[in-house]
Amino acid sequence: MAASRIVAHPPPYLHRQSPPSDAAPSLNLTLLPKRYRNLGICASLRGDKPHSVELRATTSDVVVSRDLLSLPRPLSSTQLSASVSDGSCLRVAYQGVHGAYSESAAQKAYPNCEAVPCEQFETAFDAVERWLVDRAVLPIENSLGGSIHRNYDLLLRHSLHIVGEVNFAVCHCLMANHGVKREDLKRVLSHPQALAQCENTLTKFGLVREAVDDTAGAAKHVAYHKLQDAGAVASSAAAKIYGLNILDQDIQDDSDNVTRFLMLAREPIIPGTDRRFKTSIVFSLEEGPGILFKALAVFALRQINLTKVCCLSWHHLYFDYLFYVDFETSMADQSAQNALRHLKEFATFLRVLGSYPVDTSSM
Ligand SMILES: O=C(O)C(=O)C[C@]1(C(=O)O)C=C[C@@H](O)C=C1
Repeated sequence: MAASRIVAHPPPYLHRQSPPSDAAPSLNLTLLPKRYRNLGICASLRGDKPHSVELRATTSDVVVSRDLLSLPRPLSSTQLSASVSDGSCLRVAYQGVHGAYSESAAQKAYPNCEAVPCEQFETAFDAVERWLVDRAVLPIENSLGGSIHRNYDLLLRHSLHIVGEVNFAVCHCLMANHGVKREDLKRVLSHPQALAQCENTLTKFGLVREAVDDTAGAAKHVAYHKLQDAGAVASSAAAKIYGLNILDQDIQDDSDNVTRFLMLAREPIIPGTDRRFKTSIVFSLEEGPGILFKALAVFALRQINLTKVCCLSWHHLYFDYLFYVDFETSMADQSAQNALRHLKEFATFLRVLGSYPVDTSSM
């Protein structure tokens, strides 16, 4: 397939510079649905976010309106649950270009969503915070590579909430332009996590590794520049999109290569007890003998199962270490609330990152 296909239809790509400035927004009434214009809306702006736009119709306006039937109808709970479960109304930001694993994870979480590619994770977070999109997808750990520390930092630096998780089976392919054989390759491009997941295979092939922003971006680069000495490690979907030939399939060092992605939103979801929920928290502790033992005991005492404990250093004036813990209990459960109240007695900092349904789907 010709590389020109890529140029002809570039995906809409969010750049870090693209979100609007913080300057006070102006409201263009012609953009409002016609029914509002008929009523002669008084619009006032509070703050800089679309949700704080206040719309008021004066009583006299309403009396003269002959178009009451076209007033907005309240959403029914059926409509709400439909759009949430299939994601048809959602715009989901991911880091990378069309064909990245993060895009597939977004589509697994919200099957009919509009996935929006972003240059960097920061851009994806900004896009949610500035109401350009509804969700961001973040890879957080991999069964071969472990925790992605940089992305844990992002969770802390921003105030988005975890509203879901997705476990995604990652199957890497080695790909190159048509006519290029594996013996012709000297180097291979991919995301650092993907290169690490294929470490043994790539060493065996004697290929020099070059890190780029995402796996699909690597495939796109190889295709666009018609490289003859370089291949890419990416998904079979990326090979198809960018017209590359798959030289080897399933080249990850372990066939069970699973990446866990988090779905992030501006607002938390209301935790339930109707299905399995997980809660993610981050906290710091004062120094002292047995203090971590004491912290983890608040969960053990209440039979709360921990699914993850991760300790990262944090260069801050007051404390050096942060503990990220996932436990398999909903925040709607009294035992979880009691455990966190107990933890707060001696934690120097505690934040609930989100309480969300466990991904129980098969991969
Ligand atoms: O580069 C991509 O395609 C991504 O979606 C990123 C990413 C990651 O950051 O871990 C996602 C899944 C794989 O583990 C490899 C790369």
